[in-house]
Amino acid sequence: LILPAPRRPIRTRHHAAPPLEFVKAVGAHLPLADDAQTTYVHRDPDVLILRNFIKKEDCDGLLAAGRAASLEKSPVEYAGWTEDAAELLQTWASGPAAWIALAAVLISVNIFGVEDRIQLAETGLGVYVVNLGLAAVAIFGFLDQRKEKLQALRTSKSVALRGSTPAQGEVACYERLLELLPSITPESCEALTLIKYDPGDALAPHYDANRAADAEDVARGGQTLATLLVYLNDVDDGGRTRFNKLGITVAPRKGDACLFFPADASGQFDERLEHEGEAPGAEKWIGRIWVHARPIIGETGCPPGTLEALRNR
Ligand SMILES: O=C(O)CCC(=O)C(=O)O
Ligand SMILES: [Fe+2]
Repeated sequence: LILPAPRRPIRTRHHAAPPLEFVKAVGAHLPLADDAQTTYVHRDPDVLILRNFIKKEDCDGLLAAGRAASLEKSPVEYAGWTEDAAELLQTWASGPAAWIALAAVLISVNIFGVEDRIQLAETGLGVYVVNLGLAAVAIFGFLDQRKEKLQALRTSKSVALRGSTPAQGEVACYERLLELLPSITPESCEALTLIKYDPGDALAPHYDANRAADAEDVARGGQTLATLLVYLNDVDDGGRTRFNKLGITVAPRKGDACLFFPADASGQFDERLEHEGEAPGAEKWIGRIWVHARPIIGETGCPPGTLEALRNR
């Protein structure tokens, strides 16, 4: 997945602009200086901590917006359900369904003495089709149950900022992100989502990318190529973002951000980026922006007022 060229001149505040060949794809390694502002906690795949990503007063602005909003239980998407459904149906179609149809034909011949080939073919086909239909109903019921179970993996509450006027700190998050990744456009960024963990709330290990993004995430702009987590308050006890397969954790520090790439530059799901939000001992707030492969056509995108503010800056 090669992203469109930057629409606006590259402007930088804290970091030198990476050379163009590095920014053609968002998942390419960012040749950013590993300095006091930017720490690579892991390279290939890259996971970065961006110190003082936004100002403390911008964190407070976002916290105020979160406290004023009505938060709802964070949604959990069942990524890859189309692949699971196709796989289960295929297994059933090529195995049990075929054997049951064959058994029906054999019973017709041996027990009911049917000899007419057309009648036997009709029996076999009929049993096969009905069987497959019933299996499809059962499979979708099973997937529905699985989806409900997935929701139990996340106990945080959240709200996506979709107001016509940006909240204080909202534009700053996008601005900083666009400076770091000049190859992305704000149109391919999701609305900034504020997430609150009460003590004990957690988010179980998961992936932000989707193996079946082309089928399931069309309205969301396709594959999730980058995740930005902005920590809005200091959490001294727990609440870390943990990357189990990479063996690293990032502790929430007010104003810092964590940036990583759930899929590679070609849009391939990268299972090494599995991560979780550990339960904090005290309240934890983050702001999250997901960057997608293409402009978002659904409602989940960066809201018009914020896009306007970004264009006019
Ligand atoms: O809260 C965290 O540290 C992780 C959040 C996260 O992974 C997500 O919202 O997808
Ligand atoms: Fe995540």
